[in-house]
Amino acid sequence: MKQGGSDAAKRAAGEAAAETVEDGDVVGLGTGSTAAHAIRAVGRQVDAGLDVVGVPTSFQSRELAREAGIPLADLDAVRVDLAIDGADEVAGGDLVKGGGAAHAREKIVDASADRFLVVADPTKEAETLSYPVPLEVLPAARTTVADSVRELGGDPDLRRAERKDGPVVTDNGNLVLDCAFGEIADPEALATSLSALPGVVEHGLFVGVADAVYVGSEDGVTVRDL
Ligand SMILES: O=C[C@H](O)[C@H](O)[C@H](O)COP(=O)(O)O
Repeated sequence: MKQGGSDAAKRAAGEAAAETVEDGDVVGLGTGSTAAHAIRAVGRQVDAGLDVVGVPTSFQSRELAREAGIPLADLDAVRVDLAIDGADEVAGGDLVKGGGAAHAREKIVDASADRFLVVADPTKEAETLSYPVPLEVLPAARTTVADSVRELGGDPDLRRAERKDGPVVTDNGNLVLDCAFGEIADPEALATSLSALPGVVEHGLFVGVADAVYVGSEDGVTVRDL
């Protein structure tokens, strides 16, 4: 994932988005270093008496939410009012996500929310998406999906684990292909093509899902409503 942004910028975005959480909300809790600031801020609001329930998008966000004292629910038991989640790249309202391999669960939670707020630092913003698109794939489909990605003009790369020999294995037990397509002129068309590939569990293109983008900086936060 893009790591250039400062922690202060990420914190500003995450905390500003968390301020919009209202009493009684069911909140989708995103994954990554920017969403983590929002989760901690929601935890502080819970400490102060706010009545909210969180729906985590990954093992990591569940752990963080537990530490922060946020009561949790599974997505099949609730309806999400507001989701707050990071992104690896943002162009207009379109996103690439999945730098932490959490995009499959993130998309379920973010897309189901009444309102989805993206939290980012300025290094994530781009004119056109070009960040490699992560595909979560069933292990048995790795080579066939990689072949199909090449036919679509992409360059697939199996994501390798750090501090473990072999590939990254997602929270769902699958593998990740990071697929570079260069500049993505038509994200919606690419998203449709990727969704159609047998064995692709989910891809990291989030097109038309976000409702607002909170971009933090050392000086404050810019909110772009979509
Ligand atoms: O799978 C991970 C997620 O999509 C993250 O939200 C994304 O990678 C952004 O993470 P960060 O805020 O750490 O840059």
